[in-house]
Amino acid sequence: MAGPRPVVLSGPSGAGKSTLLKNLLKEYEGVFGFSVSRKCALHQSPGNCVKGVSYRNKYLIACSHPLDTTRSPRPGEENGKDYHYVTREYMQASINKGEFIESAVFSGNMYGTSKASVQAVKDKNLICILDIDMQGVRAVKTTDLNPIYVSIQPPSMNILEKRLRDRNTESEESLQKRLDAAQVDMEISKEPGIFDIVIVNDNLDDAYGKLKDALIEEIKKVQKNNLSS
Ligand SMILES: Nc1ncnc2c1ncn2[C@@H]1O[C@H](COP(=O)(O)OP(=O)(O)OP(=O)(O)O)[C@@H](O)[C@H]1O
Repeated sequence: MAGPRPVVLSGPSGAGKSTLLKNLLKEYEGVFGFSVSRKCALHQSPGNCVKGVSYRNKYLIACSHPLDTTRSPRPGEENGKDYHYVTREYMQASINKGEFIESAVFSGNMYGTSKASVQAVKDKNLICILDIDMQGVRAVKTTDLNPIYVSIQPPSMNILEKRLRDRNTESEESLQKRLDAAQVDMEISKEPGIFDIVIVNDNLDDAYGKLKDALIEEIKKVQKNNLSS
C-alpha cells in the first residue's frame, strides 16, 4: 500500500491519548489525518467530531476523511465531505464483508470507519491516526493496513482515576466503567505481539518524546514527499 503507515493509538480512557495527539498535531501541522468514529460514538457526538469539534472540544482539527453513516444528510451537508451517506443495507453488507475497521450505532444510525477511508488518508500523504479501543485494534490486525501499533498506558490505576476525576468530564457511573475497562486494557497491553510500543504516560514530555521517536520515520516520509511534490 502506498503512503505513510497509519498509526493505531490505543489505551485506557484517561491515559492521555488526546493530550499526546494534540501535541503531535501542533508540532507537525499537515502531517496527520484522523479517524475518530468509535470515540465519537462514545462521546455521542459524531457529527460534531467530523466537523472538527468534539463535545468537549478535544479535537480541534478537521478529520481528513469522512465517516460512513446511514443517517440522512442535514441541510447544507455534502456527501463525501461531511459523511459518506450510505444505506443501512449497504453498510451492513460492507461490515459483513470485513470492509470496516470499526462501527458503532448512535441514535439508531450506524457510523463507521472503513478500510477505504484509511487508505484515502494514506493516499493524501497523511499519517492516519486510528484512536481505537482493543476491539478496533483486533479488527485492524486482520487488515493489510500495516499500522504502527502504539499503546498509551497510565502509570497506575490510582493516577488514572485521579486524572479522570480531575478532568471533570465523567459521571460517577461512566468513571467506574472506564476504570473497569482500563484494568482489562492494561493487562492486554502487556501481551507480547499486540503493540509495537507501549508508552507509560507518567511525565508528559517523556511520553511525548517516546511517541515522536516511534513515529519519526513516517513523519519524515510525509515531509519528504511534501517537499518533492
Ligand atoms: N502526563 C500527564 N501528567 C498529568 N496529567 C496528564 C498527563 N497526560 C494527560 N493528563 C491529563 O489527564 C487527563 C486525561 O487525558 P486525556 O483526555 O488526554 O486522555 P485520553 O486517553 O484521551 O482519554 P479518552 O480516551 O477518555 O478521550 C486530561 O485532563 C489530561 O490533561
